Amino acid sequence: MSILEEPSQSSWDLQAHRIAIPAHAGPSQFASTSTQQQPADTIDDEGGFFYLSNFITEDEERFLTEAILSAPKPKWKFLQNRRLQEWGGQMLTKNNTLMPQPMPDFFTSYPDLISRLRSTGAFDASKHGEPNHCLVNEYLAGQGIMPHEDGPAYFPAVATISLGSHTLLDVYRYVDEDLQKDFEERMKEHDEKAAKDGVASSGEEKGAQDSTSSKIVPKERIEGNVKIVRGARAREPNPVFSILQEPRSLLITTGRVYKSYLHGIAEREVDNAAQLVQVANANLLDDSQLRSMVGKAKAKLDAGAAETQQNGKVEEASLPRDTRLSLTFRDVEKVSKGVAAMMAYLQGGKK
Ligand SMILES: O=C(O)CCC(=O)C(=O)O
Ligand SMILES: [Fe+2]
Repeated sequence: MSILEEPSQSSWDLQAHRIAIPAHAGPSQFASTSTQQQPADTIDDEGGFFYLSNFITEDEERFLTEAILSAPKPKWKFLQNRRLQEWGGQMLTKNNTLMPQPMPDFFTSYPDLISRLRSTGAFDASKHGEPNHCLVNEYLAGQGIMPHEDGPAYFPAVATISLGSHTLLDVYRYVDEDLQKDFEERMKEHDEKAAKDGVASSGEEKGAQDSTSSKIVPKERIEGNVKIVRGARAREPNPVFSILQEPRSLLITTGRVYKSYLHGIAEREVDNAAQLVQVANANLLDDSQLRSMVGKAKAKLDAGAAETQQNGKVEEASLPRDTRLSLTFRDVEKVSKGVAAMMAYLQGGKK
């Protein structure tokens, strides 16, 4: 049944790999608008999260890891808390355009990841019908990525292959629409009043003023434990669910859910029961030990905290993270065909 047994499989039944979004975690109606460059109705597909374990073999995992780690040093970009590589070309964030370069053999030939990804059908409706860009992130144990939404440069389909270690991708929702609207409303009143009084609205108002007792509305404000920032949509503080990604697995996110949620990876070295109860894809995991660990964590939660405390000793699940490489494939819609792209192409490898 798996791709390992049928590598020439020409299409996938993605629906069989759909992650059921927990009932309490439905997408907020307040989906992305501020960052949207295309009208929401061009994405007619509700989409979803799809989890495919063992998308690649252990040999392929080793081969890819070796190929990535032996890339020339300048290929790495160092961020504050992780490093990354870009393949398929460089993204110009200013105009969301890809300066293309050919994909490396280790994505097109062995393993033939691009055609395998094409065969999932996730990119059928995208401009090029397959991914043309891959971001490789390396996370050491304890490293992560802040909750975020991927930008508008990409067709709403993301395919991430994990190498080396499991991780939990935490999924967050935006805050309630009314809360944000109320805040924006008061911001507007504040601006109008400031303009009338001839006081320039400065960026120095950041702070913890109590907006109900002060006439000055700060640029950001805490509601409960939700931080609302002017001009940005606020998110709920805790993930609504998490997706456990095993090594060699593929996670696909498509359609409207791509824009309805944020995602991030907490900076944790070990995942324990408190986090594992949040896992929404336990039924799709390959590793039976992992499945049972998640199952036990959930059963414990169902049994109630009081009962578990009675036992005195709580048997804690503990799943240490190791170094993980993630390969995030996307289709960048705008690809430069100009002289600059040619230069980037010619200089490929010398960056
Ligand atoms: O490493 C991952 O699995 C997620 C990466 C990610 O969210 C991103 O690069 O936008
Ligand atoms: Fe992302």
